[in-house]
Formats: sequence, structure tokens, C-alpha cells
Amino acid sequence: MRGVSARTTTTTDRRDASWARDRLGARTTANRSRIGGSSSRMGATTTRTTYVETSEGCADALVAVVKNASARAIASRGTFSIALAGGSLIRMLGALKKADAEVEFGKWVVFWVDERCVKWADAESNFGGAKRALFDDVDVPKSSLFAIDETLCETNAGAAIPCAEAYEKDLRALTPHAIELDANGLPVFDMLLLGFGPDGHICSLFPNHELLKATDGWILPITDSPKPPPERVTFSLPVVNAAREKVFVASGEGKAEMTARILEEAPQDGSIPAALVTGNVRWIIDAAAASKMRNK
Ligand SMILES: O=C1O[C@H](COP(=O)(O)O)[C@@H](O)[C@H](O)[C@H]1O
Repeated sequence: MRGVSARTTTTTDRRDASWARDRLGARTTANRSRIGGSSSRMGATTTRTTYVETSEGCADALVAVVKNASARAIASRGTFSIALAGGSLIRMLGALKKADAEVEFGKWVVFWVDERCVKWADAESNFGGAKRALFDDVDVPKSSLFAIDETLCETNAGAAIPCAEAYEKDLRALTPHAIELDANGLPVFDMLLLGFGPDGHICSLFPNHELLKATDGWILPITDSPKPPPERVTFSLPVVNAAREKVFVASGEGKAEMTARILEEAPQDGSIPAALVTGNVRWIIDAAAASKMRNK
């Protein structure tokens, strides 16, 4: 593959959701034990990091990771459930078209880890961007592409709550047959493709935001997103962490500072949401994004 170095490192730690747990001291024991009981949050976090030279290298490495996970999931359960971020990650998605002959796109079920409450044709729509970059050209059945209900987004104001309710209903209808549930009753996506902002946000979970502590609800509305548009929907942090594999792609100098902070400082106080992702985590990083890391 172009630009993919052979160098992949693996680290394992015992990081758990201590930030959420500590701040939840005032909550009931029942709530605490639900959080503490999640195996993906309390078990070891394994981080595999693949270093590549260029953004093309990132795209190629991403294709290899998705192709393998898709084949494994389809062989064992007949479907592959994947949820996608938006933003700059969308630029990478088109590379998956190269794997068209080897990937059984017909067996995919696709969600978005977060969405801005706008019409699909709006330039801000994460679904619209992914559709143009990939899904217009591969054979994922339309009925397996789970976008938010755009009819609820005539205006951004007032859209987040009804959109989140409807989107969670769609997700619940797919469990447990197409998307498994874990021991805590959380949906287990086979793979999440995550981005992160320069502030360390993931999905539409922003630094120090109350929503980081949410333990009820799979899809959360946010009405005060610091990054426009203000009204969005997002996976909750427990749903993110319940996924079988989380893949971060860090490409370009603009991601360098935050990549180093997430991987080398990993504060657990909610100031960098990306550092709260636990379980089976994979990073694909190009040279520009890795340029501020001290240990690589
Ligand atoms: O608003 C969002 O931002 C993040 C990061 O986007 P990027 O353009 O800075 O890479 C993205 O992961 C999220 O899905 C999106 O809605």
C-alpha cells in the first residue's frame, strides 16, 4: 500500500472512565454500577497505532482496517455495523471505493456518531458528505444507511431533541438482531470511525460539556454546540465505548498538537473528550499529525 509504513505499536493500559465516575459521586448506586459494569470501559484499553507518511497512507491504512473488520463481522454474524464521524474524516471515506470488489457493502448497516441538524443537502451534513464521498458509489442498501430524519430539520433551532429521539428509535429497532447489545444493554457497533477537533471533541461531545456525563440515552441532543451549527445529535460516551473497535484517523499538521495531547497526556478530567475513549482503540497517524509527539 502506498505510504503505509510497517510500523504499528500496541500499548495496553487500565484506563477507565474515572472522570465520569468521580463526577458522578452524587448519583445513585444503581447508576454508578451501570457505568462501572461496562466491560469496555473498565477493562484494559488497548491502543494500536499505525504510523504512515502521508494522508494517502492514512486512507490506505483505513481501507485495510475497515476491510478486515467488515470481513470478520460478516463471517461471524452476517452484517457489519459501522458508525461514522463527519468533518475532515469524510475526505478519507472515498478511499473505501477502492475496496469495492473485496467488501460486501450490501451487508453493512451504517449510522453516524454525530450529526448536525441540517438537511442532507446542506454542506454541513455529515451524512450528505459521506453520501457524496462514498455511498453514492457503493452498494450499501439505502434502507441500511441511517441518516437523521431531515424533515425534522427545517430549521436548526428546535431540531436536536426530536432528531435525537427519532434517531435513537431507529437504532433501538435494530437491536439486538443487526446490532448486538452488551451486558449493560448498550449497542455494540463493530466499528466507529472517529474524528476529533482541535479542541479534542469527538462526535458532538465537547470539552467539559455536561453531556460527557450522560449515562441514560444512546443518542443525545445538544443545543449549545460551541462549533456551529448549535443543534446536533451525538452518540453518548457509553455508546462510543461499547463499540468493538474505535478507529481514529489523525492527518495533517492541524491535528498535531491535539494528537500528542490525547495520546501522551490523556487527561481524564473531561477537558479532552477523545482521551476518554476506552477499549479497543486504533490510531492511524501521518507524519504531520505525529510531528508533536515525543514518544513514537
Ligand atoms: O463537528 C464535527 O467535528 C469533528 C471533528 O471534525 P474535523 O473537521 O476537525 O476533523 C467530527 O469528528 C464530528 O463528526 C463533526 O460533526
